[in-house]
Amino acid sequence: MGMPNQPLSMPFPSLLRGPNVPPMAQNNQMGVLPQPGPFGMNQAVQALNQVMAMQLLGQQNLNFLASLQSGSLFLANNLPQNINQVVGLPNEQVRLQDPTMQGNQISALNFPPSSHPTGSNNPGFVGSPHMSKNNSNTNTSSVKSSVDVKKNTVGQSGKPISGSPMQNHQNGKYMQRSGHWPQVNSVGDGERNVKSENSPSKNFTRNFHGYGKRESSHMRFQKPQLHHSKNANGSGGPFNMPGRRGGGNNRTFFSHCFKNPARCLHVNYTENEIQQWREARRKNFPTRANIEKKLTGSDTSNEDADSDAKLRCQQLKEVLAKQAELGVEVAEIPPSYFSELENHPENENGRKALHVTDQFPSKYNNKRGSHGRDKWNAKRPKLKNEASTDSSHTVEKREPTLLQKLLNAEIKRDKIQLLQAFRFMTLNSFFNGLHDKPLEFPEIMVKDAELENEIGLKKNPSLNKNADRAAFVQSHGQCQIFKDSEMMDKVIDIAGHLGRSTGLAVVDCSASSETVNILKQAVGLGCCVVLANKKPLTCGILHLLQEAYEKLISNFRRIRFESTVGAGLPVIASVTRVLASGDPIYCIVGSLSGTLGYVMSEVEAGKLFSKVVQAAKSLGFTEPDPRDDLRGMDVARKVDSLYPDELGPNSMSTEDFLSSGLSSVDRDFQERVRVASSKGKVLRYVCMIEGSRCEVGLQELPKDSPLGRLRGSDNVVEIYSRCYKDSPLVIQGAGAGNDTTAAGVLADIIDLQDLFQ
Ligand SMILES: NC(=O)C1=CN([C@@H]2O[C@H](COP(=O)(O)OP(=O)(O)OC[C@H]3O[C@@H](n4cnc5c(N)ncnc54)[C@H](OP(=O)(O)O)[C@@H]3O)[C@@H](O)[C@H]2O)C=CC1
Ligand SMILES: N[C@@H](CC=O)C(=O)O
Repeated sequence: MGMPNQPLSMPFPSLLRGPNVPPMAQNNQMGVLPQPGPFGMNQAVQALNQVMAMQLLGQQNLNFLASLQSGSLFLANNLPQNINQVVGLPNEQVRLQDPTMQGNQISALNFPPSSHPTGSNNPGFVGSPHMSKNNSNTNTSSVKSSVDVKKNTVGQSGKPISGSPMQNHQNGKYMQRSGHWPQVNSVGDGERNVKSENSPSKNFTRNFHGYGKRESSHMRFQKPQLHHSKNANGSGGPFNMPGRRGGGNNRTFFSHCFKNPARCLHVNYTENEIQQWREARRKNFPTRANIEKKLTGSDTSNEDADSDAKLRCQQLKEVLAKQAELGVEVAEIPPSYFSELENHPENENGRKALHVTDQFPSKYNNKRGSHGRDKWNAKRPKLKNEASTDSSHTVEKREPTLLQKLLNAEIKRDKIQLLQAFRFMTLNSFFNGLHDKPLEFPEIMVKDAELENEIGLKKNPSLNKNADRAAFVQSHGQCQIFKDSEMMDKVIDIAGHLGRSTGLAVVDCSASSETVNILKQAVGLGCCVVLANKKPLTCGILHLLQEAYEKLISNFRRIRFESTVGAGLPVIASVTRVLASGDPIYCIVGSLSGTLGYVMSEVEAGKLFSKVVQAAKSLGFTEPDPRDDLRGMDVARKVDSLYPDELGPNSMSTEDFLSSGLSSVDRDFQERVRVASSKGKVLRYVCMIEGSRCEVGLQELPKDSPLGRLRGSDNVVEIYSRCYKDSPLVIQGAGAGNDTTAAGVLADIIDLQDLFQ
């Protein structure tokens, strides 16, 4: 078992350097002491997915907070704070409260931390296979590399890589590239101004792929902005993941959460149920006697069988309902199976027969397409009591089950205690071990009328009138719920269990770099962090919030961010695995923006640029401010912008940009598409990483090239390494959208379980 945070001992030539081994590699060799048993939380809370409100890290803004908890599950719905969600990930149950969480995309291209090298002035950028006309395989995965990767050019970070050849699309031979890349000048804020006689404003396309010169008049606003990702100290490249240094994992409180993530649901049967099942089975078992009875028609058990069938039907429905309630995927049952009961709407319990497909969402019957939906619809299904013009988008608001009603008091109590335990842990930096100073106990904001009991409101005889009661609640708005020593002991006990056996993960699906301050605190407390939001990972590169960024990535082992690139596609995981195996990566080429991919293929089909961008926004592909996508900021910092500065964020709001600004770009864009098309080409927003260089821009590519064939929001990433030299490792698929992003985030949360085994 390797030590955590220990650099891999195998030599990693070129791109993988020093301790900056990405998280998967670290996980693989992580040594975490297994800890005893799961946290024994009240069964009711586990079984009923009770919502638990908690406030972690004060009044912070975060989208969800996942609690990775051994053997239990809890979810937060209505946090009083700005933490949008609390997700509980138990051993066997996983539930995303709102899987259509808002997410966009990511770019590892932004990734090198400030301590990483600058690959400026690299004139010899290795060409893409897509540059080649000859390279027109119809199968992306079988693309032959036209990149003649020279090992000695790889990883010469900070130095020009001279003469990296690329294939000449005219003759299929390798073509020497030279000196087309613009110069990168540092500016104060750490971003790079790209200036060159070969500036992309003049000829980005030629620089990139050796294609014909692009007339800048087609995009009069085109900025000379090839992006060179900033690497400050000249060592390493974009494949050097940050962090993985210091702070070996000496914590002993992690235990085996998620021992078996493959299992998703435990169903416990009562003795009675098992007995019933056995009897029914015995009765119907095809013994000789039973068969003869059936054949001779002397079987008098038809009526029994009917009622058994009904009973089983009913039981099945209950199981399905329970599954739906627990958030697990519900089995698809042919509707005809229930038709019998549907003909008899009232069964013996007086309950209405259920339409399976109406009641239980499953991947088969969930027809919620995202096309044409507005942002709100795209994010979550509507509740029935919300105004809706589309009844197909409604879901039932669940009534509490009988069990929930019966256990209501216990559930509430558990919620309160857990809430207090979490607050207590946060207040006392519990993850860092208790210190000598007296323990602090949190104050709880009372929002729930039933909690009044807890704080003595209902027991106070002097508070008869409503006004008095309101005044009491007001004055006790912050209520000390830790009233007695028994309660305090219990909270400390719970916190201890949580500390030893549980991981808490802060999940950031915002689109703000500001969250880095919160994330820093979270990892400081021993929590984990999962990011769909890429900005906290890029703010350091831009020398913004530098200190918080450094602190965040110094706990790299506890951070996951797969969805920041290609949404749910396993891009970072693949890169990580390739590097971890000692296979040096020479070059990555791809189209990494779902929005721009979608925009390009739609304008190609004759639609207006402005309309397509609006559609991409409503489909959930764009960043909250689509200008982040259009200026390439979502793919890398400082690149080929698709709109002029006058439409920038400092000049107008996102709403104005979408409603009026965008349309002023339509004509230029149409013209550009027309010009490309007249040459049998299409426009694609391409990114290329080699060594320490990251370059991003709009390219004219052959229609039948792998990138040219991309449609919709698909991303494609081709990884060229020593092992994947001629035929790259290709990852392709939807690179934006709520579902795929949510899946990526969830996979990251689950991946963190490795830390707790
Ligand atoms: N959509 C996608 O396909 C993918 C998205 N991502 C990333 O996921 C993130 C969210 O994108 P997306 O869901 O499309 O965007 P949305 O605009 O739909 O959601 C962003 C959410 O974050 C909240 N938010 C923004 N800033 C803050 C802040 N400072 N504090 C608290 N909450 C904040 C917003 O709240 P409010 O509405 O109140 O402002 C909003 O609810 C982005 O970082 C994006 O890059 C990653 C991969 C793919
Ligand atoms: N806006 C991104 C999706 C989220 O990161 C994209 O269009 O690819």
